[in-house]
Parts: sequence; C-alpha cells; structure tokens
Amino acid sequence: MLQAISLSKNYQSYRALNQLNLTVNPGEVFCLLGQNGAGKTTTINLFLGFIEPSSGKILIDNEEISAHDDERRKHLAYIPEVVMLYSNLSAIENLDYFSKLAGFNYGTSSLIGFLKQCGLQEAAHHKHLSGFSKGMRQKVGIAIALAKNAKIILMDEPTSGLDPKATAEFTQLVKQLAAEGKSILMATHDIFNAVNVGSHIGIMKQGELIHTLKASDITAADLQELYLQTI
Ligand SMILES: Nc1ncnc2c1ncn2[C@@H]1O[C@H](COP(=O)(O)OP(=O)(O)OP(=O)(O)O)[C@@H](O)[C@H]1O
Repeated sequence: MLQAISLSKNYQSYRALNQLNLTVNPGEVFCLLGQNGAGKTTTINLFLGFIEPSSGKILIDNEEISAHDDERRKHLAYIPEVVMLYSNLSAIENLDYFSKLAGFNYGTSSLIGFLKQCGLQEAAHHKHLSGFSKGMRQKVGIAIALAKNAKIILMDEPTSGLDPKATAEFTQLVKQLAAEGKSILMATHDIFNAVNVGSHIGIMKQGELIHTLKASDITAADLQELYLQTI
C-alpha cells in the first residue's frame, strides 16, 4: 500500500505540492488528473525518491520511508511516458539486465513468461529495442516491473502518444496488474482512460488534490465536466 500524508514540496518559494493526502491500496488504480503544472509529476517523483519532500510523509505498507531509502523503494516500479531501455539490446536482454540489477536472476523461460504476460508478441522477444514502438517498450517496462516483483507501480502519462489499440492493450494490462494486487498510481491527461482503467480518480489543481472520486461513481462525461469546473 502506498500513502502520502500531508506531503508538500516547495521549489524555492514556489509551492508545487500542498498537503497531499492520498492512499493507493493493493488492487487499486489511482488516476491523477490535472492541468500542466498541477503537481502530478512532482507527486510521482516524491514517491520515487527522485526529489525530497519539504514536509509530510511517504509510507509503504504503513511504514514511513525517507528519500534515500533505496531498500524499501525496491517495491516500487516506474513506467514513464517513454520507457528508457537499451536500444542495442533485445527485449529479453533488457529484461534480464534490469532484473539482475534488482537482484533477480531468471532463466530464459521465466523471462519469456514475463514478456508473454505483458502481451509482447513472441517474434519481438529477441529483437533489438531500436525497432520497438512506444507501446512495445511499455510492455517491456511492465515486464521489468513484474520481474522485480514490484508491489507498487507508478506511471507518468503512460498512454500519451499511444494509438487506440495500444492504449486498449495497455489498459487491459493495467487492469490485470491491479487484479493481481498491485497498487498503481497513474498521472494522466486522458479522462476517458482514467474512468476506464481507474478505480479511483483525483483531480489536482495548483499543487492540491481538490477531488477524489471512485471511478464507478462517475461517467467520463461527468468527469470531464467536473474537471473543467475544477481546473
Ligand atoms: N525542478 C523544478 N524547479 C522549479 N519548479 C519546478 C520544478 N519541477 C517542477 N516545477 C514546477 O512545479 C509545478 C508542478 O509541476 P509538475 O511537473 O509536478 O506538474 P504536472 O502536473 O506533472 O504537469 P504536466 O502535466 O505538464 O506534466 C509546475 O509549476 C512546475 O513548473
């Protein structure tokens, strides 16, 4: 379980995040919406330990973690908008490399199993990443998260720039991860996808979480209206 308690971040005198309270339980997909500059990436970067909070707490499984707690952050995986992998290595080689970095040494059949679970077509398993689409890279990124046995997955605008089929495949995969008990926090600009994939939705404005809703309680059209009224 991932939690922020009164989490705030200042960049010099600018308050980028103000007193954020947020919980993502196992099996939940929390989608963060908000205009450019609302504080979504700042939130994700704080959870990842890329930046230090000015005040407030971050908890994983009810235990507070510091910005430098790399050991406890092993439970976290990160899927950015563009998954950074080695273009001159194949999907299997990338997966093997990043798994080993996280302390896991898998045989080829297990590595193939992770890639298959993420829907990467078999013909691509041994191909260099240089020819991969954005959607294919994301599948490898998620395979790495699975191989790391991450309980919590943070995603920053993962469907931005994906075509509708790749978005649908990605959405299906995220639902599958949640069904397996992962806690997922996703920053997105895609209101339709937030309702589709999210269990919970937050709308941020100027560093504050203004609304938190259950996705089952709102339609995409109503969410869009609420979003436009809020921002
Ligand atoms: N390193 C930094 N130094 C100063 N200000 C920053 C820094 N990083 C972010 N900010 C500011 O903090 C605010 C929140 O930025 P953040 O990137 O979290 O927004 P966001 O909601 O992720 O936006 P987007 O949708 O464009 O990704 C913005 O006003 C941004 O300019």
